[in-house]
Amino acid sequence: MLLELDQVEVAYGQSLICQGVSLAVDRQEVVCLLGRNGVGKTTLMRSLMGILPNRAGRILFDGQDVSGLPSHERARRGMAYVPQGRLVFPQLTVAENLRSGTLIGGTGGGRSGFGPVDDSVFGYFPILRERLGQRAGTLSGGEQQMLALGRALAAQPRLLLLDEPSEGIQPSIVQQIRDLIARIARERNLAVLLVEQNLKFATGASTRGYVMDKGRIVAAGSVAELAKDAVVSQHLTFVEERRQTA
Ligand SMILES: Nc1ncnc2c1ncn2[C@@H]1O[C@H](COP(=O)(O)OP(=O)(O)OP(=O)(O)O)[C@@H](O)[C@H]1O
Repeated sequence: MLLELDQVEVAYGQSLICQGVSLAVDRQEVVCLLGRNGVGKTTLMRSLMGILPNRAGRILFDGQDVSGLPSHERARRGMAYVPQGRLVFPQLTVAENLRSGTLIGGTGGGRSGFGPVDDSVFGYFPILRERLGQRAGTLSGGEQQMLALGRALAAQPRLLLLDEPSEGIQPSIVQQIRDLIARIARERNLAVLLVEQNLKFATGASTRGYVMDKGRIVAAGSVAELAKDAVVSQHLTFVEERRQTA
């Protein structure tokens, strides 16, 4: 396994959010983590990336416990994170945002500076090439998500942690992004841990998944099994349906 979580606990002060989470993502595998608002998915992602410490348990990346390592060291080892809400630098141009991705990755030579952006990023997101000189804050939600993905890829990671890439994006682009995630994972030998509330998006992009509720994993299996599972439907709000009826 490329990523293995063993009984991971994460807390904000006294408040224990992730309560013994164990899961695994194999090399080149796209795995989804499903769950309603507030069950602890983002908290878990932040702790995987070293933004929050895990209070107990182990986070193994490529067989080594990275729990004690700072975020930049996890990034250097090949972990990349696209946070919820994308968080591109709004005042910087598309080109500058993409170059910022190379600073932490192998392409920039570690901390010595920015590296060139690998042209293959534009093969997935041709719109970014057209918008290179434009400030990121002026892009649409879908374009910002593509930029956030492109920036993460610029670091040439082995594992991509994606937090709700479908959130706040118009349906036609959602489908495009879902297909791109699956394609990128396949073509670049990337492992992906995809956090989603949108079951349709998650099952379209991934092959296997977990369901989280109140800080614990309550179901696991192939996405086909999960999509049929009554437990899963209890634990998910069907964002897709809500969006369509809204
Ligand atoms: N900085 C914080 N300090 C204290 N509690 C927090 C903080 N951030 C989140 N929480 C709490 O932790 C719990 C889990 O939140 P988290 O954002 O991880 O959930 P989530 O499953 O990712 O939901 P969402 O999809 O809304 O992001 C919630 O009860 C939330 O109120």
